[in-house]
Order: sequence, then C-alpha cells, then structure tokens
Amino acid sequence: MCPPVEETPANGQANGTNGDNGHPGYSAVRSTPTKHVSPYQPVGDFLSNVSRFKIIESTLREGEQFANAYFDLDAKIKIAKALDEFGVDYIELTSPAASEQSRSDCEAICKLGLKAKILTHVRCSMADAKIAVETGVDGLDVVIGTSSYLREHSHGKDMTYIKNTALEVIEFVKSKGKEIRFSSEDSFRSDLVDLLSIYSAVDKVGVNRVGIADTVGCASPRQVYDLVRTLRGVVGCDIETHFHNDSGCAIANAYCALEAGATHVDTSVLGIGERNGITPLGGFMARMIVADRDYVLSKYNIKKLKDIEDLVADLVEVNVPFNNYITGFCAFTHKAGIHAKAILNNPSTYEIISPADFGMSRYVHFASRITGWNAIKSRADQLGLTMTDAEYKECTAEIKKMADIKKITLDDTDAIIRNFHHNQVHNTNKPLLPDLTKDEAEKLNQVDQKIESVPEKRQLDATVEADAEDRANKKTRSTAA
Ligand SMILES: CC(=O)SCCNC(=O)CCNC(=O)[C@H](O)C(C)(C)COP(=O)(O)OP(=O)(O)OC[C@H]1O[C@@H](n2cnc3c(N)ncnc32)[C@H](O)[C@@H]1OP(=O)(O)O
Ligand SMILES: O=C(O)CCC(=O)C(=O)O
Ligand SMILES: [Zn+2]
Repeated sequence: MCPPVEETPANGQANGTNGDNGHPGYSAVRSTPTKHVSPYQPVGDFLSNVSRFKIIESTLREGEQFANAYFDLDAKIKIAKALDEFGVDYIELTSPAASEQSRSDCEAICKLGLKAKILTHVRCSMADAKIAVETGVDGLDVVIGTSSYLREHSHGKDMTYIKNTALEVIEFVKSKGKEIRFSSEDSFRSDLVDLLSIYSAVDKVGVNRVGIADTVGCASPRQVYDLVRTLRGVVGCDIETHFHNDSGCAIANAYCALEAGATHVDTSVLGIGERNGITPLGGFMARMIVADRDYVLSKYNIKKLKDIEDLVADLVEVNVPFNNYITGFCAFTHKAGIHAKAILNNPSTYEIISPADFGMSRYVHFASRITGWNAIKSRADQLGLTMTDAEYKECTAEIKKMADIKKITLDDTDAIIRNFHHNQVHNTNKPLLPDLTKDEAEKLNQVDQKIESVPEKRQLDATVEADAEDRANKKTRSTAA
C-alpha cells in the first residue's frame, strides 16, 4: 500500500491545513492529486448557465428571516465584508421600510465600498421603492405574490393591479439610475399565463432581471427546469431564482434552474431563512465545483467558506450540522476499511470534491471494528512504527477484537498498535490495552478463547512467528556485520 502522497493542488496553494474539521479521533491524511474531471459534466446545452452563474447572497435579507437571527450593524458589517471577500456578486439587504435601524444599516453597508453590488429587497409599492432608492443601494429587488393564496390572503391585489404597480415602480427605479429586478412570490403555485404575461410586460419596459421564487419549497427540479426554460423563451433579461428547502430540493432546484437558463441564484450562509431556509451558499458551492471547478475557483474565494459559516453560526447561535456540505465534521472522513484503503491510494476513489480546494482536511477513521489493515498500516506509519504485512493484519485483528467489546478511541487504537509492535520487537507479552475494566477483560478473554479455536488464526500465528524469526535472524546478521 502506498503511503499518503502529498498533492500539488491545481491552484498552487498549500494543502488543506487551515480548515481543520476538528476530529479528536481520526488521522489527517494529506491531500492527494485530484484533477477533477467529473464524469457527470453539465449537459452541453446552449441554454445552460452552469458555467457562468452569479450569486445573490441573501444572508442579510432572507437570513434575517431565520428564527434565531438578530444582526446588529456590527454583525451585518462583518457578514457583508466576509461575503465580499468570498466574492459573491450581490449582497441583498432587508427592506429599509422594515424599520428605522434597517434603513440606516442599509445606508451604512452601502458606504463600505464593497466590490459586491448592494441590493435591497422591497415590496412592489411606490412607498417602499421611494425609501429604497435614497439609501445608496445599487439596485432594488422588488417582489409581489402572484399565487391565488397570496393574492387572496396576503396583499389582496389582482393581476391587473400587480402589473400596473410593477410597471410604475420599475419606471421610477430606472429613472433613479438603479438596477431593478421584478419577482413573483410563490411562482410555482401561480398561474402560468399570469406569470408569463407579467414577466413579458416588465421585460418590455427594461427590467434588469425577473425572479422566480419557490416560496413554499414545493417545486421539484423537473418543474423548475420546465418553468425556467419556458420563461427563457419569453424574456430577454436575466433570470434570478430563489428556492426554499422545505422538501429538500433547494440545491438541486438551483442547479436545474441554471441548466435551464437562469442566470442568478439566491443563497444564504448555512441556508438560513424563513422556516428551514433556502439554498445554502456552501452546499451550492459543493454542487457547482463538481460541475465546473475552474469557474468556481476563478470567481470565488472558497477557502473562506468555513470562516463565513462559523461567523454566521456563531451570530445566530447554532452549530454547523455534522453532515454539512464541505465543512461538516465528517464531510471528508472515510471510515470503512474498503474506503480507507482506496482513499489512501487515491482520494478520487471516494471523493468527488477535493477538501484542499476549500482549505479543509481529509481524515481516515481507523478506531473501529470496520477498519482494515491498510488503514492500520497507514496509522502505524504516522506513529513511526514499521511491521510486516502479516503483523499489521494480526494487529488489526486485535483492534477489531477490542472494538467488538467496547467503543474504542483513537488513543486506545494507538495504544494497541504501539504495544503490539513492542511485543513483536521485544518478544514480550504486554497487555495491548492495559486499562480495561474487569468486565471488559473477561469479555476479551472469552473472545480470545473462541478465536484460538479458529484454524485460520493458527495459520496466521505461524506466519507471524516465522516473520519474527526472520527479523531476529536479520538483526543478528546485521549486528555481527
Ligand atoms: C416571501 C418573502 O420572504 S418576502 C420578504 C418578506 N420580508 C419581510 O416581510 C421583512 C420586512 N417586513 C416588515 O418589516 C413589515 O412586514 C413591513 C414593514 C414590510 C410591513 O409592515 P406592516 O405595514 O406592519 O404590515 P404587515 O407586515 O402586518 O403586513 C404586510 C403588509 O404588506 C402588504 N404586502 C404584502 N406583500 C406585499 C407585496 N409584495 N407588495 C405590496 N404589498 C404587500 C400586505 O397587504 C400588508 O398590508 P396591509 O397593512 O395593508 O395589511
Ligand atoms: O424576492 C424573491 O424573489 C424571493 C422572495 C422570497 O424570499 C420568497 O419568495 O421566498
Ligand atoms: Zn425566501
């Protein structure tokens, strides 16, 4: 088995050491070469924007709608600066009509001089638009519900009113030299003819983008593809998309929207937002780096992802989930023996994303009954201990035996490897794990007795003894020389 090989990442930077996933019981393995040629390249379709999408980052708007979110100005500035360093194209802020503090925060963020364009998100009303254009934002994201649910039970306006107001607001915002997007809320439960008719009308008066929103998270990727593709044939302007995650499709829907010709995707850090939130920035990056690594690396500073997630998680007082895309504590941890062996030889066997791209580390978990001798050999290498293959196998069997009677830790496993090695080299019989409880020692004894009666075990013992003798002979010869 090859020892872990150090990778030279495509971007020429040092390997993943700064984004430690924080494992107490796993060995870090240096990244190995990964020229990411995905067998699942995006469909080579002239409509697809998978290789030229833009991100509208809405942690400071949709994210403020997350149940736990409370961002004071200092927090907003930290988040805005971090997102700007990451390289998002737009930062969307809460409506300045929401409160006096929201309005002054909006002005303050506009004055930071960030590279990202600053948008604010307002209702489709002249009153909101008039407040928004005075804040210094680059553009307005205007929204109004078009489904019958929202027309009847939210704002109570019909489609004619919506269209007329939309046209009035767009004309006003454009006259102020601002970018303007018009979006239908709850698009996937809206009448298709209503939708296409209003999008076509706003496109004709020069709106910069239209937006489709899956406000209740009901849409499937196929429905998204169909609607965006249809809309692509109706409007010439850009198409923004916004997906809630109630039924688990937010990332897949964003991807399908791009395949169908959408140009912009809304995200928030960790997906925070109303209810269970929207397309998460990190999960979206995970999807897109698999689709077009060069585009993602050329545009976004993805090594900042973990810092941004930690910042936001801290501010909204949540933990980053264990299975989070990229940064979850086990996102790059390989445990089963079969996986570990292959990963140690070549990480592409079981990884489609290189942790090093995100400044993260890969781990091989070897303290369990499902580990294998290749992983144990790799760990022994890290401990500076060398044995024969037969000894690694025997040592692995001891680890499995112990793991069958109790949940073993990294320290336990290291102790077994060290003591096993010591016994081989010095021909001693040290207990492999000295601090077993009486009960555990008794169980181990029973297991030992069972194993002794297995013929393969006797065979293995003979091999190990032969190895030891061979080594002893060699040692004698080299001492004599
Ligand atoms: C799907 C989304 O997430 S859209 C973004 C939602 N974001 C927010 O709501 C955050 C900011 N919101 C707020 O601070 C407040 O809701 C405000 C300032 C906008 C309005 O506050 P209030 O005047 O107290 O009204 P309230 O919040 O109770 O109800 C919403 C009002 O907006 C109207 N409304 C709702 N959607 C729209 C719309 N898209 N365009 C125009 N008016 C709308 C409703 O009819 C209702 O008006 P009413 O006072 O005549 O009943
Ligand atoms: O403005 C938009 O496009 C989306 C608004 C929103 O948050 C939603 O509909 O869920
Ligand atoms: Zn939303």
